[in-house]
Amino acid sequence: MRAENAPDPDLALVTRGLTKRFGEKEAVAGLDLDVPAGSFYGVVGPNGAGKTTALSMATGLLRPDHGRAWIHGVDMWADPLEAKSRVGVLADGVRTFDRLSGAQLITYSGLLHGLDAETVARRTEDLLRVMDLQEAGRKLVVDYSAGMTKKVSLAAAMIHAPELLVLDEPFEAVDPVSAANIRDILADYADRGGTVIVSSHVMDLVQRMCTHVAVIADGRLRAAGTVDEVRDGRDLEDRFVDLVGGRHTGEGLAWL
Ligand SMILES: Nc1ncnc2c1ncn2[C@@H]1O[C@H](COP(=O)(O)OP(=O)(O)OP(=O)(O)O)[C@@H](O)[C@H]1O
Repeated sequence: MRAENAPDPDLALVTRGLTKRFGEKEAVAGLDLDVPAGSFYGVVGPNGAGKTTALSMATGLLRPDHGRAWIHGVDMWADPLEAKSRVGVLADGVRTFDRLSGAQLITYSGLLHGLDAETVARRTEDLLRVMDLQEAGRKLVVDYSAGMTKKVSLAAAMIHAPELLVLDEPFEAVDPVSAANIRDILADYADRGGTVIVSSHVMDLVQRMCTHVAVIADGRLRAAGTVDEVRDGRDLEDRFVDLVGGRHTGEGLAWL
């Protein structure tokens, strides 16, 4: 269901004025984002910039104090079931049902999204294969390494073939071979019209992988656009440091 004043459904994610305060701390301060469908969109910012808080509000995991978010024109907070059916989320630091095996966790996610049992079984097998988790699929998630947990959570986020994937730090703790495989899967997904939003600290990866990037610091948008627009002819990492500041020029740890 699309409201009269909803944004263009060709935009995979739109946020307007997203704001969240934790006590004295304004974690996200009026964030406006426009993520075009089919883009590979990086969200970067220093530690504590508000990336996780912003993405949690945009995907319906955290209620904003102010502001709105639309997934393909569907208001996340007015029509959460419809909006959530269109998005797959890999949240950072959220506990998963780790007393299930990997295969059970992916299956659970598929059934929760209303897929039939046969489709769920087929897709679960495919996902375990591409994530190199075939053997581990029978083990309990509680016994997984951090990288394996990340991969199985990513698989659970993808099983309903959403139009948009929102992935908070998807490559953290993932080994380089698995990371390359995941990058291929995501690039292929974006080529076929899916939209990927990733938060990351790895500028090199964002520069190589993403078509668009938003730089967030202190809960505010510092720059957004295509990677080339934001880079402005320079290395993304240098540009990032310029935009967010924070390099220490004074004395270091003289006693060390
Ligand atoms: N549940 C919470 N309660 C209190 N403060 C919080 C909570 N969640 C986040 N914050 C604060 O909000 C700010 C933004 O945090 P957030 O996790 O969104 O940043 P981030 O950009 O994802 O950081 P990182 O790159 O380190 O993961 C931080 O100052 C953090 O301490």
